[in-house]
Formats: sequence, structure tokens, C-alpha cells
Amino acid sequence: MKLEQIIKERRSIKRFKDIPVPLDTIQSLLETSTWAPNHKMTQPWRFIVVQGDSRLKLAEATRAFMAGKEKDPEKKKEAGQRGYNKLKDVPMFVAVVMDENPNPMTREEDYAATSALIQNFSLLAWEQGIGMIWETYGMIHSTEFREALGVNPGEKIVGSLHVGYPDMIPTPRPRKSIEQLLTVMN
Ligand SMILES: Cc1cc2nc3c(=O)[nH]c(=O)nc-3n(C[C@H](O)[C@H](O)[C@H](O)COP(=O)(O)O)c2cc1C
Repeated sequence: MKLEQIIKERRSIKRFKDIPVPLDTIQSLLETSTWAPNHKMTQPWRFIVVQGDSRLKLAEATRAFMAGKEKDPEKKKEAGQRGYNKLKDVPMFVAVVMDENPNPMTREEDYAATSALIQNFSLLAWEQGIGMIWETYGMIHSTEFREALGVNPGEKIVGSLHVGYPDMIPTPRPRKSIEQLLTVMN
């Protein structure tokens, strides 16, 4: 596949086949992804892969987080179960974690570099038939989720990537035309 085709055909995937993703493939794709541009070469990232039974830890953390947002006991249970169900069948999670640099400008540049890394990863995976969705749902900021992943104070979860072999590839949402977006200054 040409790069142009990979960029255009990649989609965010929410439904996955019940097939595990090989860890060595993911490790190799992450290694390649780290060749992202990075001002001052801070390399602020690390990765936490969650597979097998450990996935249920994240599902349980999500149950606790979602339940905690409701007051009514019945709604609590339902919200918790919805949260649990959203995560329980995800074949693999890759949490991309970034050091939060005390300098705000470096922190912003680090976030940009980490985002470039995630896009690298997503495109490389797509080339191998592996799909993902970059999730920034509320619980990535919660104590429950952070503790379940072993994320330290001073670290930001930039994305919880749900990774697996696509079961359904959604129709793309249209992009603005380049004519709308481009200003040329001669
Ligand atoms: C920083 C970032 C955070 C995202 N967080 C979520 C999310 O929490 N939930 C979700 O459904 N999609 C999330 N997405 C995926 C977007 O919804 C998706 O990229 C967009 O709808 C375009 O679809 P496509 O990726 O298939 O082209 C996120 C994307 C980015 C870049």
C-alpha cells in the first residue's frame, strides 16, 4: 500500500475481531513510531500495553469511574456496567504516556511530538491490517484508571489506544476541501 492510501483509508476502529494482537508486532511498530519529530529530543513518551486478563483491570477501573459519576444507586450500577462493557472486549490497550515537562512551551511541543508518534503508530499498524482508535475518554484522568495502569504523578495519558483487527471499518467522514483550507502567499 502506498503511504497516501494508508493515510486516506485508515479509520478509527471501534469494533474488533476476537483475535489477539501479537505483542512482538506491536513492540516493533512502537519502536518505528518513536522516529517521530521531537523538538529538543526530549523523547517524553512511554507505552503501557495491556492484554489478556489485565484488560479486565481497566474495565473494572472504568466501572468504578463511571459509577462514581452517578448519585442514584440504580443508575450507578447501569453506568458502571456500560463502562465495563465498553472496555472488556477490546483485544489490546496501548496507553501512550508522556512526561509533563514543567516548562509549558516544552510541554506543548512534547504533546505535538507524542501526537505525531501516535499517528506514526496508527499508520504503521493499518499497513499491517491492525486497527485502532485513539481514545481520550474522561477516565484517562481518573485516579482509578491511572492507578490501574501504573501511571505516575507528572505523567499524562495522551491516549488510550484500543488496538485490534478491525471487525467493521466505518465510512469515512468527509474532510474540508483543500481549496477551503489553503492560502498561498506569493
Ligand atoms: C486526540 C484525539 C482524541 C480522540 N478521542 C476519541 C474519543 O475519546 N472517542 C472517540 O470515539 N474517538 C476519539 N478520537 C477519534 C476521532 O473521533 C476520529 O479520528 C474522527 O472521528 C475521524 O475519524 P477517522 O479517524 O476514522 O478518520 C480521537 C481522536 C484524536 C486525534
